[in-house]
Parts: sequence; structure tokens; C-alpha cells
Amino acid sequence: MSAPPPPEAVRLERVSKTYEGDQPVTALAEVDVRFLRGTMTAVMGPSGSGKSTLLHCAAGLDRPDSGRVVIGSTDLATLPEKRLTELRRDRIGFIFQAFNLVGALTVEQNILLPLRLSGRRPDTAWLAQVIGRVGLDHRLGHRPAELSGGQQQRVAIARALVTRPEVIFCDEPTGALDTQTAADVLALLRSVVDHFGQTVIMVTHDPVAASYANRVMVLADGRIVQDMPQPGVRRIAEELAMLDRRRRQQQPVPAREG
Ligand SMILES: Nc1ncnc2c1ncn2[C@@H]1O[C@H](COP(=O)(O)OP(=O)(O)OP(=O)(O)O)[C@@H](O)[C@H]1O
Repeated sequence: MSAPPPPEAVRLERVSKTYEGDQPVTALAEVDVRFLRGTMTAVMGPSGSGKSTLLHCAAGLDRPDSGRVVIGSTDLATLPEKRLTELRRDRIGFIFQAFNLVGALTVEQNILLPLRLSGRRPDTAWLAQVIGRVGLDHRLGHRPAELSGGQQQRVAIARALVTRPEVIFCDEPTGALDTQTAADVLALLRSVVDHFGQTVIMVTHDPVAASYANRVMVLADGRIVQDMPQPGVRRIAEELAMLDRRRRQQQPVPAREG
């Protein structure tokens, strides 16, 4: 019998990343973190604190200098480039601020693209469920340019869900949207966690967006300095303001314990 899957969808163990150059920058410094299955985590922190680097290393888009990234039971360091590409295609979903839809394809073709690229047939029942959930039933034949920003982001979410990925990485998924549309998209992401048991890891600057998450992590200078279970908007805003004050006074920010 094979071992049961680990409770976490993604695990980072002492992950470090330095960008070399005239003045090397340590973007991540021995980051240890686990993201449990069926949860939504917001990753926050000031500009340059390492959020995108963490997301890219965790998603296998970039390799850390040291430490391990494990998705499910797969240690990414053990995979050659081709297998890593396949893993990203088959087991991970991406939702970015720029929707990255293909303009020449219809909504339906965009949603099905990841399956086409991996030569897999769509599971029609699942596809119908995903399209229904994102509310795009009546838009399948349209091209992205004919849709609003919120609708385009819904297409990107459906495209990220169609392969039933183990984890969905989002980078400012609501950055380009107005308040109401952002709220709709966040509620949708929340519902895919609650209804489909997906794992969502979302980088955001917005305390309101972060308040949809089960957990909010704050990075500063490449380290996790705060890790809060279900904080409200007010607590998140206070933490960020305190961090900002400390940075302006050039006080060191203590790393979280544990
Ligand atoms: N390709 C690169 N070459 C050199 N330095 C880089 C590179 N990418 C990122 N950095 C540096 O690493 C640090 C962390 O960058 P990162 O993009 O992860 O931060 P971030 O928290 O996502 O910032 P933002 O909120 O502004 O997007 C920053 O100091 C940045 O300047």
C-alpha cells in the first residue's frame, strides 16, 4: 500500500534565494512554511520583501539556492527541467493580475488550453461544474476582448481549475479589478477552496483581499515575520502599518517564532 498523501499541499524547508549582482539581494532567507490542503493563504509584505520570489520558488517557476520545495510528495529539486514543466502544467494552477488569456481563442478554448497542451481529454462533468461556478455559461463563444476585466479574471480562474490542480498560485489576482468585481472574484476563489477542497496561495497588497484567506503570512526582508490565522481586515492593516513604522525607523523586525 502506498503512503497516504501529506496533509500539506506545499512545503518549503529552509528555502533561500539570493539574486547575485553588484549588490547581491537576499530575497528569501531560510523560509520554512507549510500550506495545508483545502486552505487559502494570503502572502503579504512591503514591496521587495520577497513575496513574488516565494511564490515563484513554491510553484517551481524558479529554483531556490538552497532548501527544499515539496509539492504533495514531490521534491522539486529532484526533477529535471522537463518534468518540472510537466508538473507545473498538470498539478499547479496560476492566476495572475494580467489575465494572460489568448486573444485569438474563445472563452471555452482558453479554459481548455491547459488540457489541450497536456493532451488530456476534458472531464465534461467537471468542466460544466467549473464553468457554472464561474458563471461563464453564456459567454463560452466570446473572445477575451469582448469581456469585462472581472469576466476575464473568471476565465483565468476556470482555466486554473480545469486540470484540478493540487494548488493554485495567485499573484495580485484582483489588482486590476474594481472593488465590487474584486469582491466577486475573491468570493469565487474562497468558494473553490470550500467546495472543491483546492489549496490557494495568493500574494496580495490588499488587506481586504487577504481577509478572505484562512491564514495571512507577512514577509519582511525575505523572512516570515507574522503568521496569523484568520485575522480581520483591521488586524491585517494594523500589522502592515506597524511593519511600515518599524522599517521607517530602521528597527529590525523580529522573525515569527516556530
Ligand atoms: N531578477 C532579479 N534580479 C535581482 N534582484 C531581484 C530580482 N528579482 C527580485 N529581486 C530583488 O529581490 C527582492 C525581493 O523581490 P520580490 O519581487 O520577491 O519582492 P515582492 O515582495 O514581490 O515585491 P513587490 O511587492 O514590489 O512585487 C527585491 O529586493 C528585489 O529587488
